[in-house]
Amino acid sequence: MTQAATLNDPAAACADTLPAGAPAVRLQSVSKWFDTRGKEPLTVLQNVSIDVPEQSVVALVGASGCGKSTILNIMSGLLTPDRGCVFIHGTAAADYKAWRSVGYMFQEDRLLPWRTALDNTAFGLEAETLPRRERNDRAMAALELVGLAPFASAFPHELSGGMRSRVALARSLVTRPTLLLMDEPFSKLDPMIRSQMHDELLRIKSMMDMTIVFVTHDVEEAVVLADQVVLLMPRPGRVRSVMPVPLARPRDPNSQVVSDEVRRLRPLI
Ligand SMILES: Nc1ncnc2c1ncn2[C@@H]1O[C@H](COP(=O)(O)OP(=O)(O)OP(=O)(O)O)[C@@H](O)[C@H]1O
Repeated sequence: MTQAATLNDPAAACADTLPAGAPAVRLQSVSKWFDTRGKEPLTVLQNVSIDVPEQSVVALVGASGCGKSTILNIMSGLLTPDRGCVFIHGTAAADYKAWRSVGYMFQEDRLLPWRTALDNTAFGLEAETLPRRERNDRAMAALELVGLAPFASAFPHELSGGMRSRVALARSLVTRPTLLLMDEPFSKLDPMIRSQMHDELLRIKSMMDMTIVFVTHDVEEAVVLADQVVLLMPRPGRVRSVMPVPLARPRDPNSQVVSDEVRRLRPLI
């Protein structure tokens, strides 16, 4: 039994592994609070349980401050919960060894201005002991995947917002993740480029065995991309509902079915 995720609740214990057929991610009764310099701790998540099926695309939506990024940080191993259990591909997070198979695309692109697109992409591999040549080959393959190989030697200031976003995506794909976490990844892009990025992401997903969890405030983005929408209540974040998006793919954002689904979900979100 693993105790690491339950430090503040020693009576509770998490299983080491889940049975076969486990989801890509399971949060089980997860709570998280933050210290607030002497005041009452701030409870950000309360008893959150979420299953993310393997190979699915799941959208997290909810009011600002309800803990969506905190959930991604917990799923990525950057944070541990104060209560509850986390499983990645069926293994307790505390025992999970393959964190490099979890990609994380942050809200800001976080590109290093003094590095080329290729070197920014290769940054995702720096924790690994790979020969420089192989690192570069893999980074170039990731740039090819996002259609940016011709700009490999460009610096961030020489790239448009959409191109920078592609580099950030390439960097999060360079480790060939089986789980990709994305925090409002395309929110700063204009609608046309955002729509192109949606197509790219789904095209890439179809080529890789990958599960995607992303945060969005955009109902249309959730409808176009997601198999399931997890709606969170305002702080402390709790799951209000899990709504399937029952539309066939590909989903044309300009189609009637997508607009109907957006109209159906908008009042619920
Ligand atoms: N390290 C931290 N220390 C203290 N408080 C934190 C910390 N990280 C997050 N918080 C607080 O936790 C709450 C949830 O933050 P989080 O970023 O997860 O929300 P969110 O739903 O992603 O918000 P948004 O939609 O605005 O990005 C916020 O009130 C935030 O101020």
